[in-house]
Order: sequence, then C-alpha cells, then structure tokens
Amino acid sequence: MTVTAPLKHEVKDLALAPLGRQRIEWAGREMPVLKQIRDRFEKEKPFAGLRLAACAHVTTETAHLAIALKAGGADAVLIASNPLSTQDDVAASLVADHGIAVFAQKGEDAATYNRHVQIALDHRPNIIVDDGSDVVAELVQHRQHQIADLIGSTEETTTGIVRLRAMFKEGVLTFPAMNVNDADTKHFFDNRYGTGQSTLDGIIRATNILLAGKTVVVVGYGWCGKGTALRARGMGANVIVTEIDHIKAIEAVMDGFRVLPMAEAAPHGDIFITVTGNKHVVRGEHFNVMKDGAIVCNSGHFDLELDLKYLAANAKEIKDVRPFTEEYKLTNGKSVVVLGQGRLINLAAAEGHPSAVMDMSFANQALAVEYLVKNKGSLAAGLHSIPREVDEEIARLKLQAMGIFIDSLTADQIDYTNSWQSGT
Ligand SMILES: NC(=O)c1ccc[n+]([C@@H]2O[C@H](COP(=O)([O-])OP(=O)(O)OC[C@H]3O[C@@H](n4cnc5c(N)ncnc54)[C@H](O)[C@@H]3O)[C@@H](O)[C@H]2O)c1
Ligand SMILES: Nc1ncnc2c1ncn2[C@@H]1O[C@H](CSCC[C@H]([NH3+])C(=O)O)[C@@H](O)[C@H]1O
Repeated sequence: MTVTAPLKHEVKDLALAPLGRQRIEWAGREMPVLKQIRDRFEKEKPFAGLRLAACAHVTTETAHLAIALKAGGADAVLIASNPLSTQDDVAASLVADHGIAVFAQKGEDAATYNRHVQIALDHRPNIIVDDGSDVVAELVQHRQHQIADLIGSTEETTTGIVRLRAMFKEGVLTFPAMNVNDADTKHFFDNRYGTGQSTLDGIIRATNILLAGKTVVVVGYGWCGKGTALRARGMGANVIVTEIDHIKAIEAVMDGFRVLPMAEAAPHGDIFITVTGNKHVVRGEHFNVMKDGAIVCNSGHFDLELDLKYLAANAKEIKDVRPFTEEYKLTNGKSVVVLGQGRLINLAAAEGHPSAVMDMSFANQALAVEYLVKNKGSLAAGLHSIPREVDEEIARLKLQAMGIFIDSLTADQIDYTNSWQSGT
C-alpha cells in the first residue's frame, strides 16, 4: 500500500523507503507469532477509533509491531526511544508505505528527542506503548489532565518497570500499566539471548576487535548480564563479572565466571560492558586504573551507566576513531575508548536484537495492548502482569513455528502431581 496524502512525520529521508521496505520484509520471516496476531487484528479491528502513541527503537522489528497495531485499527504515532537507535530507512518506509506517523531520526539531539516525546503526547493517546517510561513520566509530571484520555500503557524494558514501580509508590501512577518485560517469553529470551548476541554484534561492528583471548568485564549479572557473559565466553573471551547482589554473584560463580569488585576488575579488563540499569557503575576511580586503550560500552539503559562527564572533564582530547568509537585521551596519559556515546551499543552500532526474539517481545506488546482495551475501565491502577495463559500461548506458537513439539502429561502423571499421598 502506498499512501499518497501528506502525512505529518519527521524522518531523515523518504527516499530511503524502498530499502526499509526490503529490510522490514526480511525481518518478518523470523516473526511468525506477531504475524498471526496481526492477521487476527486485521479482521477484528480491536483498536478501531483509538489513538496510540508508541515510543520504541525504530527498527525492522518495531515496524512489524507498529504495522500490527495499525492493522488493528489504531491511529498510531511512533517516536524513537533512544536518540541513536533509529533505522532511518525503516522510519521512511513506515511513513511512505504504511501511513504511520513517525518522528525519529538516527542521531537526533536531546532537544529533538524530548520534542518528539511532546509530539507523542500531543496525539492525546488512549494507549501508550513505552520503552523506558519516558512518555509516561512526562505524562504524569506535566500532562496530568490527559490521563482521563488514557486506557493504559505498556512497558517494554526492565528500567521502565523500575520507574513505574517508583511512580506507583509515590501515588502518581493512576492508570493500569502492562508489565511486558516480566513476561517469561520476553525477558528469558530478549534480555538474555537478544542482549547477549546483539551487544557483541554492536561491539564488533564498532571496533572489528577479536574477542578471543580478551578479558571482558560484564557489569551486572541480571538477565542481560547472563546472556552477555555467556556469549562473550562462547567467543573465547575470559569473562569477569561484577555485581552488588550476593545471590546473582553466587550464580555467576557457579556458572563458571570470575567475580570481582569493580575496583579490582578495572585493571584487568580489555572490554567493559555495563548492563545494570544503574548510574555510574563505571566511574573515575575505575577509568583511572584501566589499561591504556580499554574499551567501555553500555547495553543497559540511557547514557548514565558510564560516568561520561568524568571522562570528558579529564580528557585532553576526544577523537572519533571509527563510527560509534571515540577515544578519550586522558590527562593521566592513558586513553579510554567509548562506544556508542555510552548509549545502548547493540542499537547504536548494530541493529538491536534479532527478529526471532523480538517476535515474542512484540507478541506480548500487541496482546498487552489488546488486553488493556478489552478490560477498559475494569483494571486497577498500577502494574499488571501479562496473563500466564497469554505467555504460554506465545511460547506454544513460537515452538510450533520453529517446528518443535513437546510432550504432554499423561492422565496418570496428572493424578500423581495432584496427589500428596503417593510419595514412594
Ligand atoms: N540493550 C538492550 O537491548 C536491552 C535489552 C533488555 C534490557 N535492557 C536494559 O538493561 C538493563 C538490565 O536489564 P536486566 O533485565 O538484565 O535487569 P536485571 O535487574 O535482571 O539485572 C540488573 C543487574 O545489575 C545489577 N547491578 C545493579 N547495580 C550494579 C552495580 N553498581 N554494579 C554491578 N551490578 C549492578 C543488579 O544487581 C542486577 O543483578 C536495564 O536497564 C534494562 O532496561 C537493555
Ligand atoms: N531490534 C529491536 N527492536 C526494537 N526494540 C528492541 C530491539 N532490540 C532490543 N530492543 C528493546 O530495547 C529495550 C531496552 S531499551 C532501554 C530503554 C531506553 N529507552 C534506552 O534506550 O536506553 C529492550 O527491552 C528490548 O526489548
């Protein structure tokens, strides 16, 4: 379908649409679950008459989510959830081929990013699809009067959920918000295997560095950390993990990784990857004892995990050495190489998670939006889990699409698992 009527948008270049169209089609081959949901939405039109604002990384995978929501009848606006993650060809195709209003350009500055958040809210959304909670935070801080329009929101990522919990505690989250991140078919695969693969992809595309034999320090051993450490080991790196949580640290030790405090890991690392969702987990005291030329990057959240202000304040010179690769020559004579301006390296220098995992994440998103609409007016304010049966159905459909079938319990086994008398 080609839309001829002028559409409000802010994308880099509409002439990139054919390339975007081709890449969106390619990604679709690995997104069979979302495709089934989209086909049903097309027939049932569950979102007819509803205004939807989505804030997500504008990638080939998000394109499929946006197309599915539009197929369901939503009047959708899409903005970027990160200044560096937009794929400009995809943004162009969504506007030109699908009639979706996209406001996103790779490399947009902070002022533009924030202006796009305002544009998303100017749409007066009934539904917000958020990734990191920037749109919801703006709504509850400065546009309380618009909450009456809202049926609810959905949240994609761990730190977004942390922010929503904090909002609820303060009494400002006065509408239902679907917790997409905590669905098993989301974080087990997206945060772990998606981040594991795409983070290394980003580092390799930015630097073309050999991982075998390098010491990689993974900061944080949550879902993203586990995947990153596992995949780095698979590429032959010696992996050190740092943590602040005793249980996660034992897990890392028993998974066979060396665990050290950051101050002790800092002199050993060749490459540092932060995946904590926390602030300044690598800072001055650590940069100062790193090897000359150590590479640091973030695959967690925003650009705060690395203390970039410290680096800038202590640099004699900051030099672009390759795309998404800047060398900070420090006053102590050593240099630190920062990838992707300290923003998500997997989305800045590579293409984010592969489509096969985003298929499940975005199936959860699409069904979360439908759940909000179906239960309009009856859900309490605060966070809501994706219903277990939805999570299980997504897993069933994914396995089916992969051509993998599993056993089911026999009647005898069901009886056995339901009884407590037959212990022996
Ligand atoms: N790059 C991506 O595409 C991508 C994908 C999914 C999630 N994320 C983001 O990555 C971050 C991590 O997500 P997750 O699901 O792994 O969260 P998680 O809660 O499972 O793990 C975070 C871990 O970091 C640890 N941590 C916190 N502060 C630390 C510190 N100072 N030093 C060392 N460890 C510390 C915590 O103890 C925890 O184990 C979040 O911000 C999330 O939003 C990014
Ligand atoms: N290819 C992709 N397309 C769309 N979203 C993705 C892709 N890869 C990863 N993500 C999502 O990105 C989320 C983390 S983004 C962290 C949010 C914040 N806005 C920031 O940019 O710092 C994860 O929860 C993933 O589901």
